[in-house]
Amino acid sequence: MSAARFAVRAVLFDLDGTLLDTIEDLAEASNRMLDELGRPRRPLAQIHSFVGKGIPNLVRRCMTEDAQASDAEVERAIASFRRHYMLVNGQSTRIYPGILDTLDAMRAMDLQLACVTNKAEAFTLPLLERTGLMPYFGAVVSGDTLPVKKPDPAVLHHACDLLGVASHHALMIGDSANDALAARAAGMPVLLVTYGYSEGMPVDTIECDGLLSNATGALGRIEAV
Ligand SMILES: O=C(O)COP(=O)(O)O
Ligand SMILES: [Mg+2]
Repeated sequence: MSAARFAVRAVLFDLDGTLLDTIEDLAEASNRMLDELGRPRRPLAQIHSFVGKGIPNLVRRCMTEDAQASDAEVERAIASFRRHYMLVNGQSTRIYPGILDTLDAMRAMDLQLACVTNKAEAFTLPLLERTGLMPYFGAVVSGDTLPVKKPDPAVLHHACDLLGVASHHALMIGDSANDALAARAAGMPVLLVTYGYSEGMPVDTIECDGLLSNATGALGRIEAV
């Protein structure tokens, strides 16, 4: 028996861990920042578990996990990270398998597409340009576009407003509980990819409408209305 199809006019995509494998660049910028501040480097797997709630949260965790840092030190660390990430952003980033086929197929179905990420806009826009993904999206909502980030549903509603589509006609595709909770609160279905970053949480323990080992699996779950 095949799973129910969602009647949609728009699909909202998460960025880090869903469209793009950005972990090496995030880890490189984190470790250059830790070097600069005289702190020990951290393994990639640990940094992986810190990604999902935006750069300030990633940097705070790099500075305070099993360590002490004042708010002023964390602020300095965020500024340092941003400087280093500006230089390495996109350097080792890869588009995940199946993404281009999925985006092309959705475009051919006349679906409106948006990217909704917790990554700050200064890093999101150059990355979408460098990877050639920008032309697919009618709207991009970044981690600092509004005063709130995912899991707050306001960012998903904002993306739908920009696309001119009602939230109940949108589907979210993400990789973490931040995406799933935001989608639930916004009243839209959500599919999670199993290859992304889910803050150290097994992705199959996150409540959602289905898991995708490759984004192309979403095509069998939707019909354009
Ligand atoms: O910047 C992050 O921490 C995560 O970004 P994402 O929302 O695109 O996964
Ligand atoms: Mg993500």
